[in-house]
Amino acid sequence: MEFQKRSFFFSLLPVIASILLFFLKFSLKTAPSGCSLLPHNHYWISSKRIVTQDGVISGAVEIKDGKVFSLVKEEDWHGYIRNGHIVDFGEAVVMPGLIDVHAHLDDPGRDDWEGFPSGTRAAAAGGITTLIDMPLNSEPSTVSVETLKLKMNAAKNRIFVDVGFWGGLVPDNALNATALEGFLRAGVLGLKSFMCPSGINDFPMTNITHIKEGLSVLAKFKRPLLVHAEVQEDVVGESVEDDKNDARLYSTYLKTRPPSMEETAIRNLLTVSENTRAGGPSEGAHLHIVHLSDAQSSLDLLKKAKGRGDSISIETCPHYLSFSADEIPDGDTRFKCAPPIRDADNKEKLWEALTGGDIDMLSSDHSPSLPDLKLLQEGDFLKAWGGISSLQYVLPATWTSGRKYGVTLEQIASWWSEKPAKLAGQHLKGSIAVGNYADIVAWDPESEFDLDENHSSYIKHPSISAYMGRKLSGKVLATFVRGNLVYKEGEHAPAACGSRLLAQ
Ligand SMILES: NC(=O)N[C@H]1NC(=O)NC1=O
Ligand SMILES: [Zn+2]
Ligand SMILES: [Zn+2]
Repeated sequence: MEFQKRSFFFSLLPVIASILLFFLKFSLKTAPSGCSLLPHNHYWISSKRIVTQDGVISGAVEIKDGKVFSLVKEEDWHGYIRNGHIVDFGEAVVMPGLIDVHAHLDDPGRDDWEGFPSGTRAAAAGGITTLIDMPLNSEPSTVSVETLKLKMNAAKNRIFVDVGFWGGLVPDNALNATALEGFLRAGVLGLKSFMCPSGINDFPMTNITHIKEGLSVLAKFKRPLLVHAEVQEDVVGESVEDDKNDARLYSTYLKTRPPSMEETAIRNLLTVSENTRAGGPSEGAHLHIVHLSDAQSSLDLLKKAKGRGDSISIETCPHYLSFSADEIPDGDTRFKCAPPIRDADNKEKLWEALTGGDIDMLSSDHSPSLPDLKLLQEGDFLKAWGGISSLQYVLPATWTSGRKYGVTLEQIASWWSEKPAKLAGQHLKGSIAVGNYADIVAWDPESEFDLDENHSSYIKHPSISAYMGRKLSGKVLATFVRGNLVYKEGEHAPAACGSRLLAQ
């Protein structure tokens, strides 16, 4: 009897095993690790419009173990893909994920302004797969090995896309080569400094001697110095501030930061940027001008310096390309930033410089604050926090204005991925190419949407964004970071599996 029972049990074993196996397989397929909304490690992304370094192709990208394994043109891929999993985006554009080299996520210390979780969720929803966090607006600022450790800890298991860190070049460390070298060895991707007050107490401005010394240390590491290039010149700001009635006018604010502030800063910078030329004392270092607004004298000077061989690159931001001073409503401090948004003619010139290749790349300069600091009730342009909130919207913002200028998909990929990857030293990012990380955005350039309170925004304070209330074209459908589907049509992967990027 006992024997019979046992043999009956053993005869059932294969059945039990196969049922268990079925459930195991099923649960593996339906419950991903949490890093990805897709339960595959090896799959294909197909589309009629894949932006590659050899132009836009129709075909498929093979993804394996988080990297691009192959690129197959449509005419070849039917025979090539037998029974793999295919994510088909049809006519939508498949492009390298955006790399935002200029974002303030304010974490640790001011995560009520933004924070790593909200900022990187917003990035994922906006097609940004990597962002490089600015050293200021967090508390403390990232200016030393110790403060970099605080950043690393704050980002641990809290980021949905990859995040790297710029370090601050400030008077405290600028003339201390040992401190700077230690900081760079700890992994900051480069340094950032201000030539005017930054608005943040523990991030004082640098003078040209600090910058020169910083460049000489950076040269050894072949990393860039990013500079906020504005200097305060005279008393214009103060005299305007006395006129309380005018503080609600954008033109009043504009007078406090004329193009000459950028021009003078750039003139000063060019006295030391010549050191970065081949054969110069700081060869290997690189000077990157952040958020250029003045498309006239400042740009002309930079063009000349580039022409004579200085290692210089220039970024501007979608807000300088989307808005002009004359259309900013009285009291609407959502538009306050530094340098300021200038007139319509300047905007045209910025587009010309960007499409002509004189401006190298784009960044968000996402610089939010608590909504109260924007003083939206008073509408005081002189006292409100300066900074545009835009992180999630930069791709549609660039496309919405850019399409009027005949911008191509390849240009978007160059400005938002390829050039930024180079600046940040990310050699396996910036293009959909075999061996690179599978950092990819799929988006529909033809799809329009109203950016209003019904739109799913993930930045912490959407109400202070200058883009709120606009109609934009270019809807992000899906975002992949290292092969993980981190965002798809309103849904994020449950786990925060972004990597913290340290320079080696
Ligand atoms: N501190 C800070 O983020 N400042 C930024 N805001 C802005 O409008 N320009 C900047 O440099
Ligand atoms: Zn700045
Ligand atoms: Zn900034």
